Amino acid sequence: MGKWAKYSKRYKKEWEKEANLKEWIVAVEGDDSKAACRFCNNRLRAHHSDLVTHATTVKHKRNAGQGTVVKREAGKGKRCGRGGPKQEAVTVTALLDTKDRIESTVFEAKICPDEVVNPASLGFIGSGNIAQALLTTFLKEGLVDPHLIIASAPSDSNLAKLRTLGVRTTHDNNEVVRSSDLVFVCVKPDLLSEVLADLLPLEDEHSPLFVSVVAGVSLATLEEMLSSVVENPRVVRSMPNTPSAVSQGCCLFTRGTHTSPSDAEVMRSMLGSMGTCDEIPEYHMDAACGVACSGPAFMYMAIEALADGGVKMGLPRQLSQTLAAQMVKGAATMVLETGKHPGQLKDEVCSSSTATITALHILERHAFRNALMSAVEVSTTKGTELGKKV
Ligand SMILES: NC(=O)C1=CN([C@@H]2O[C@H](COP(=O)(O)OP(=O)(O)OC[C@H]3O[C@@H](n4cnc5c(N)ncnc54)[C@H](OP(=O)(O)O)[C@@H]3O)[C@@H](O)[C@H]2O)C=CC1
Ligand SMILES: O=C(O)[C@@H]1CCC=N1
Repeated sequence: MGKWAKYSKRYKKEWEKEANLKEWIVAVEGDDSKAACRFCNNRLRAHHSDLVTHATTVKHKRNAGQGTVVKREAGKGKRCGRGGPKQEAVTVTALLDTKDRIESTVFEAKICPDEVVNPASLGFIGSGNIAQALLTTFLKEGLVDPHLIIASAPSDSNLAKLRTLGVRTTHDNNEVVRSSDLVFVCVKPDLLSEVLADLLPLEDEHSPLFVSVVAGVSLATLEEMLSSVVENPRVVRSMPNTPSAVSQGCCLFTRGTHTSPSDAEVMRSMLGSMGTCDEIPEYHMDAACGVACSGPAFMYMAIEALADGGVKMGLPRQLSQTLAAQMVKGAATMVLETGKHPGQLKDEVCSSSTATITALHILERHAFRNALMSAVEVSTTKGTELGKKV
């Protein structure tokens, strides 16, 4: 008998009398495999243990004290609508690019918040840099309690850190998949096929949402590999970046054939908590990764070099590094908040000073822009290449 078989799988009327459930639990008409939470405006599996756990989450407790419906837009970094049983459509937007247009078009879809089944439990296969960036933000944002997260890796080098956060850890990837509603796959591309091939078929209709962050690997490949684990696997391919750890990330995702708009909303709810989050067509994923996911490394290198320049010219190291980092943050904020073209902003710096334009001439001589463009190009093609090898 599988792990899930021991749980009751049908809604029970008597739960409405239990002290920790009665305030919020609602039956879902026509679907007794689910229970709804009137405070969080979401649906949960009608598993008694999930419901008891849900009542202990930071999110539920916060919503229980709040009781208002919040309208939100995707990409604003906040969670989905919640509150009383009142149903209100939430407008979600996604960037959709067509190949023959230069500018992206924003399309809108209406979905009801009560269609969203929020994950009760999260799993991570692979617990390195990106898993930790995601996980620490989910905890910081109170999206899920640490004891509802399970993470795996072969060694203890990363898992030991996660245990200090209260996260459960294991060396068994199957345990992660069996115990989670949402499974982040965070291993290197060259290990992916081996890791997924070792997953056992799931029992008792347990069908988690799989979210791969593995660079380059297509939805079609992921769906094929996971079809031995569960029929019609729900798969999302996603590209977060490490600034997600400080809620300044930009995350992109694209959905597989068996996912629903609710899955997209769960993605926005989870990944949007870490910065911006947009759904894009799959054919843009590798290039988006080249800019947004590799990009932080380019910028760290730039900050390091700028700080070195300051030190060379006599500044103390710490002052020089702080100035360089704050300046990059400020320049990025100018681009985002003024809407001006970066070239115009650059001209505004050069207009009053002969120093900057002289320095720009040096950057041009050393093919600064060419170097960055080529870096994005090679990161994109390398990602595509790695994905094809899987
Ligand atoms: N870093 C980034 O900025 C981004 C990374 N990505 C993608 O995320 C993925 C992971 O990258 P990153 O976090 O940087 O890599 P890391 O090397 O930091 O982490 C890899 C993790 O995978 C674990 N691992 C190795 N073998 C297995 C296995 N058989 N089963 C389960 N776990 C295993 C490692 O275990 P152990 O702890 O024992 O070493 C480690 O925890 C890559 O596919 C990358 O493309 C995507 C976007 C951004
Ligand atoms: O280089 C890597 O493998 C990952 C993908 C994007 C950022 N880091």
